[in-house]
Amino acid sequence: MRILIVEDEFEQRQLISALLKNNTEYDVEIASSAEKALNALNKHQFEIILSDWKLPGMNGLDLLQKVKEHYPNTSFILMTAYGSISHAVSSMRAGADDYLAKPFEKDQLLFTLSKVANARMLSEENQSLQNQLTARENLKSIIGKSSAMQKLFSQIDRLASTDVTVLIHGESGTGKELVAHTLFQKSERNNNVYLAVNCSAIPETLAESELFGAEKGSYTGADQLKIGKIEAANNGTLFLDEIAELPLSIQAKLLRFLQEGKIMRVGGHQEITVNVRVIAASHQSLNNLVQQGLFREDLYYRLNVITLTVPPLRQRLDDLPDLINFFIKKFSEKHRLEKISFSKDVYETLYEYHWPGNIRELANLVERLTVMHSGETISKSDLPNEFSIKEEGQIIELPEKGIHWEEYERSILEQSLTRCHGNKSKAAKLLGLNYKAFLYRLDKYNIDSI
Ligand SMILES: Nc1ncnc2c1ncn2[C@@H]1O[C@H](COP(=O)(O)OP(=O)(O)OP(=O)(O)O)[C@@H](O)[C@H]1O
Repeated sequence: MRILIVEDEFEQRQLISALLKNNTEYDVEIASSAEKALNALNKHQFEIILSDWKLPGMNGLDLLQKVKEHYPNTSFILMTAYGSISHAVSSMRAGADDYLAKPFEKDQLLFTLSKVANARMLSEENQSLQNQLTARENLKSIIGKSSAMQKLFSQIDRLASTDVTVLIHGESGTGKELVAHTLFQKSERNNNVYLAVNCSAIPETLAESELFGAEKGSYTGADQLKIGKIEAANNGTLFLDEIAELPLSIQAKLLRFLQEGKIMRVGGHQEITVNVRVIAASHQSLNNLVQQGLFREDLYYRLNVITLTVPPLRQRLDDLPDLINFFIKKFSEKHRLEKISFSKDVYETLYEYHWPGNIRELANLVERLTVMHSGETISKSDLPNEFSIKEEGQIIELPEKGIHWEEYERSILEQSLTRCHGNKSKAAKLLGLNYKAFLYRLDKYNIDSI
């Protein structure tokens, strides 16, 4: 266990290190001020900090607050002068794990350290059991009897024990984040941190400091050290959702981190070595973006070592009944309402629908219906407008929020094939296209057959 002793008085430092010297459990490092301690924390991970209250510059309580903010997993023991009980009280209130009144005997020091070390071990064990339970719960909640999902699950099983970078591709709402989390939970890193970052939600100007961190004073407003997401995920797993949205300038830095395992904070002068497994996801084709010069080719190849494809809901309609039952149960429990049920024609409508928003759209629909029609049997007229089947020949109305044309065209082509059980000439007729024009479009979207 790594221990950092923060003590400004030379003799005291020597004394404490001497007391711990013969104890092989502890690997001791020393800092003579809180500022130096923070520097050391930047470079290495410590399990326990043993700090004096009275220090030149920042005092022990200030250091404790910084540690709680930036290194919440590090335990903290404060040493106070005998009689300054108020210091001990305020340090415990600020989150210290224990305190030692000076002067103390060797036994007292060892006892306090082992108490804190044991508490850490218990909480780690607890966390690990908790993770296993959540893992089991979550695994149960990934629905997927369809052959497309079964194939995906066996790929996940094969990849889970490796540290390989994985790229998850799939339309919006198909469950990419759930797949990433399952990979994490099945991996050997499942006792460590899992951090998810949505790259499309970070403003371009902040992307670098969000991911790589920033030294204090490195830019206007950086009034304290900022630990980036990559560093915070050290020894764990980082999920980079919507990776295509990452600005090109940051893509170069990400590539360097993936290749060398090193990062540099904004305004920093020293590289920090990190050990992070990366899982990335995108609903857009990174290959297409590379062709358009919007995504770095080298980063694409680095990320694309293994690609998992999560199929859209319309290609795994076999899962629809299980998913519906799962969400009916989930939302009736969440809102403490009676379960709804669906009439036969509602099922038929849901089977024919093209599900542009995939599982998320289905979950939202079931939640809305549960809240509005608790305990009832849902009929077709209870479904929102987008589910009403258009009259023959009617022009489909463009929704207010617009559509993604290519996704729409692909979906129509796939639906026509599904409806005609894979018969291409019938499917072409259904869309009012000649056979050649239909084949041309299948080829354009790389659709083989259904
Ligand atoms: N197979 C599944 N079984 C049960 N729930 C699922 C399944 N797949 C997805 N969900 C649920 O659907 C919702 C959307 O899933 P998720 O956020 O993982 O999709 P996504 O592909 O990451 O979406 P986006 O591209 O928009 O980030 C979540 O609430 C998730 O729990």
